[in-house]
Amino acid sequence: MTEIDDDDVRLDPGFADQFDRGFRPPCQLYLISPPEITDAFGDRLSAAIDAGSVAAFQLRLKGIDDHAIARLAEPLQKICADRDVAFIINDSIGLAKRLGADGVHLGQGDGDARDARAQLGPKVQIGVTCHDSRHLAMEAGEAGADYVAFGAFYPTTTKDTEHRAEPSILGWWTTVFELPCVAIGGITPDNARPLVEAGADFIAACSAVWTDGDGEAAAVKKFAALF
Ligand SMILES: Cc1ncc(COP(=O)(O)OP(=O)(O)O)c(N)n1
Ligand SMILES: Cc1nc(C(=O)O)sc1CCOP(=O)(O)O
Ligand SMILES: [Mg+2]
Repeated sequence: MTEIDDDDVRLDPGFADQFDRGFRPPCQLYLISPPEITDAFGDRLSAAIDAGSVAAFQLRLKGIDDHAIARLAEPLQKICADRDVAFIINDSIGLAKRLGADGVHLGQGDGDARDARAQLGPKVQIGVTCHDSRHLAMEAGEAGADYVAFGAFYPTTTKDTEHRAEPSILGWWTTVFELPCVAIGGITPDNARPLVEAGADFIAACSAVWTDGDGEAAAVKKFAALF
């Protein structure tokens, strides 16, 4: 695809012909795992999911090898399957395939959505980080992604972020395309409302859930009250 200026986006991507917002299900929560977990994390994940409105859980662990991630993943994958929550692996198409995960989340340096589709087949969900770029999001849609992720919307200590997104990108995306969008980055129950109102299909949250002083179930309920 030819590089285009993000301020001069042409609304002719070819993969979507929807030009009205149409029906979209209510916003739901997309949980991101804490950066480090132990075997005891399963109880916390169960409690968070059982609090309601959780559509997906992403296992996002950095600095440990795939074998260690696979060992930690197994019970968490079962918890998600038992509750009909999508189990998403971050970064690695190969690990998602090995585990039979419901999906893989790819950053801009993590591989290509077309390659992921070829390797994982039609049923596996493929998400792509698009930062604050309409261009990247349209490219991801053309490449067959199942969702696009915009962020970071707010400052976060979970990850060093170089891009800042505005709620208007969610409004633009959901007005033009049917493909679901995820909002991520520093999102808490106290600052999520503009993102929900702008049209986010999913709110992705890590620290706001796992470090809430009232516990993860209470945090999930606070988010769910906004949906
Ligand atoms: C839902 C969701 N959106 C964005 C990201 C960020 O992915 P990436 O840019 O690859 O950065 P890392 O998470 O790998 O540090 C994500 N993981 N999930
Ligand atoms: C993993 C990740 N990706 C981001 C992006 O902007 O692409 S922000 C982020 C961190 C999300 O964690 P928290 O909810 O604690 O801010
Ligand atoms: Mg990544």
